[in-house]
Amino acid sequence: MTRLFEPTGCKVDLSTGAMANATGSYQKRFRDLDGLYADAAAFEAMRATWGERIVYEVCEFRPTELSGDLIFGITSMQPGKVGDEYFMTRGHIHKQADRPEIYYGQKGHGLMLMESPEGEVRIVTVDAQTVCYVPPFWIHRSINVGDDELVMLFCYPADSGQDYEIIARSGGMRSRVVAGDGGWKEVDNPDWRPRDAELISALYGQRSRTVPA
Ligand SMILES: O=P(O)(O)OC[C@H]1O[C@H](O)[C@H](O)[C@@H](O)[C@@H]1O
Ligand SMILES: [Fe+2]
Repeated sequence: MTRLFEPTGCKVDLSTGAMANATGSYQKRFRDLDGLYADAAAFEAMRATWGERIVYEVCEFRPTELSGDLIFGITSMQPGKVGDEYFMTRGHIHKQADRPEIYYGQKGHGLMLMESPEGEVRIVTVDAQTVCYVPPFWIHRSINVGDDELVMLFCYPADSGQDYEIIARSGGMRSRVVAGDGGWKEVDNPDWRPRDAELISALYGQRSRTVPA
């Protein structure tokens, strides 16, 4: 008999963001996130109290990394700000840039900040019971704009991979999300630099879709 991957159920604990039967997890502590935020002085001032604390945690189920398979898991992020900028993930584009992703809000108030290779920006709210579709080719980063922990399920093709350098090379994402009057607001990142035509076409050149007959 062909030995298939064993079907698996993964119970999620919303209070901790832990997922049963996870195959892996990682934590990003405050000190790991140096350089992510606009206000370097505010970051340094928080380092003494926040340095070792976990800002976000990813708990995942990764059956294989073969095309056609899926990786899924839970991201949970603490509430907080560095200066006026909300806590966020590092953000990435998929190494196979044409691979999409789905997020499903479980708890809290989040945003998905997305940027196309040419620098178009989109923001989708990810509250509890909101599904967010990140289409192929969009750089994506999640942001906790609430006062509570943000907990989201994610799911993406197992052969996607992550490229984190794309954001650093452009001087950050084009927009930042900061506290505004009674909520969040999007502001321009003055350090952002457009990607050159060569990089843009290399990204789009990765499209590997087979068109059904
Ligand atoms: O990988 P980061 O940008 O730090 O974000 C943390 C995690 O966010 C989401 O949950 C993605 O699906 C994960 O692939 C990612 O690892
Ligand atoms: Fe992703």
